[in-house]
Amino acid sequence: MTSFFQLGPTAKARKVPSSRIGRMVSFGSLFAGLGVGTVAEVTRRSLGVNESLTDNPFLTSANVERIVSTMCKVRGAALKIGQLLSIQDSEIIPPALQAAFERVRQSADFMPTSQVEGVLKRELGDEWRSRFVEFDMKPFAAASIGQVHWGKLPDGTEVAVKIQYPGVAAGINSDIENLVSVLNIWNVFPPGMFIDKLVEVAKKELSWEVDYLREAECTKQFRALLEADPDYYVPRVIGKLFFLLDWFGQNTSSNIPVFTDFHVEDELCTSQVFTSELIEGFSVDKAAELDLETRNRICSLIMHLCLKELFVFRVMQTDPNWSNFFYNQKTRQLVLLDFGATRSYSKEFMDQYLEVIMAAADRNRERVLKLSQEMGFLTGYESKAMEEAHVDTVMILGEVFSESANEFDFGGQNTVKRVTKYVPTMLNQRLCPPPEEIYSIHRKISGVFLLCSKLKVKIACRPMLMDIYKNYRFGPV
Ligand SMILES: Nc1ncnc2c1ncn2[C@@H]1O[C@H](COP(=O)(O)OP(=O)(O)OP(=O)(O)O)[C@@H](O)[C@H]1O
Repeated sequence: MTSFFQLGPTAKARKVPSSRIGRMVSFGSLFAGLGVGTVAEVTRRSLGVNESLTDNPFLTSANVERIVSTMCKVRGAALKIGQLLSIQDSEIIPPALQAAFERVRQSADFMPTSQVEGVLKRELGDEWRSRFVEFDMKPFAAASIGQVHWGKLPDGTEVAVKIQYPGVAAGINSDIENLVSVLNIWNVFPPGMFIDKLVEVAKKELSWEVDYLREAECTKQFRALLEADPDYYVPRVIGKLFFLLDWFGQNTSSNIPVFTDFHVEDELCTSQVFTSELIEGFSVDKAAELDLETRNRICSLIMHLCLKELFVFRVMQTDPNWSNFFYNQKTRQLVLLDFGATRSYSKEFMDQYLEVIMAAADRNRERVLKLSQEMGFLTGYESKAMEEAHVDTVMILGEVFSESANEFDFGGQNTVKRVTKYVPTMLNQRLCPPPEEIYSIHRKISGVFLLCSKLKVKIACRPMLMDIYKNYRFGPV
């Protein structure tokens, strides 16, 4: 069990401020502290003394400390935003800020025993302890909005019990708004960051993610979808939930079950406690040292799954955080965790999206342009520069699936960085926002591409896409 211990050495037990006032005080002190820090830095610079981490006077080491410390204190949404941003490339986010978010991720403190006990009593009842033969009160991993404990059930099953920090669900919107306005004041995010859109999407997804019952259902759904495939493993959820809830809302035209109500029989999963079978393996970001064959296998499995989620299941786990993908070297399986940000896509949308990807894979610029207009990426009245930038970025994504790519060398390319080059043009000259679905899709795809390039893999992506395309049925189901 100790091999699972992943909390950073600096993590310490600290009570999470669960009240609204407590959370506002944390942000209030950050605002005040940052203001002072920035003025001091500007002064130091004008005097010719430069100790800053980047060209942005806001990002001094002292300010970064304040951001890290405040985000560790309110955790929850702030930490989640950091995670969503930290998946981006350093071209988009200043390295100093990236490092700050990474530190928040590493050093999330954990709840003291008394607070854990309180949440478990409230969620599982006074007798919660009797459900386990063993339970470790110290967490072995930090989650973005909770912490994860090891336990053993009476039947011997080892489990991971994710316990949500109190107050996170209620404070999520204000936490995000507070953090983003703090960072926006100093223009930390370059225009190409799409921070407003990212925030909008983050809020929606976080409202799903704080509901651990929803996560339990989505995990079960993925377990069922991948059950017959020996390459993947989804842990068993400990809780007999009924598949009846309409969490996916818009999923009317898909063949995925639509849930319309729910009922919980076994309370080891509640809206703030999520219990699943303990999995074995290591998170894929630790795979960089492994041999190329294993790295290729890991990335092929992730890429193939991503395509299947889009075009076969039309349900996708949209958080490409690398710690959500584990690899079990014994079974050679990709183990999947964290279905909190799962969402579905309509058949109609995917019919069109698949055509765009195919057109790009076939290097057909005219068709990419035409389909993009039909899908609402472009209005048809854009400047030539905007049209070109849009088509160029789609074509870059399509390269991975083109015939000439053969085995695409992710280590030798910098797909995400090349796309980023076009972002400012698109942002300045864009006449309409892209379809709402695109934010989660492109976040996931760029997360997968980024992982492939970090692991320097060479994989044949075209056959995966062609196989899906060959079996795809266009039109209503
Ligand atoms: N069933 C499990 N078996 C082993 N470890 C687990 C299990 N579930 C979660 N963990 C550990 O806890 C960590 C956080 O869990 P999870 O990803 O579900 O939380 P989260 O809040 O959704 O976090 P994030 O958004 O950071 O991915 C995982 O990266 C993993 O290390």
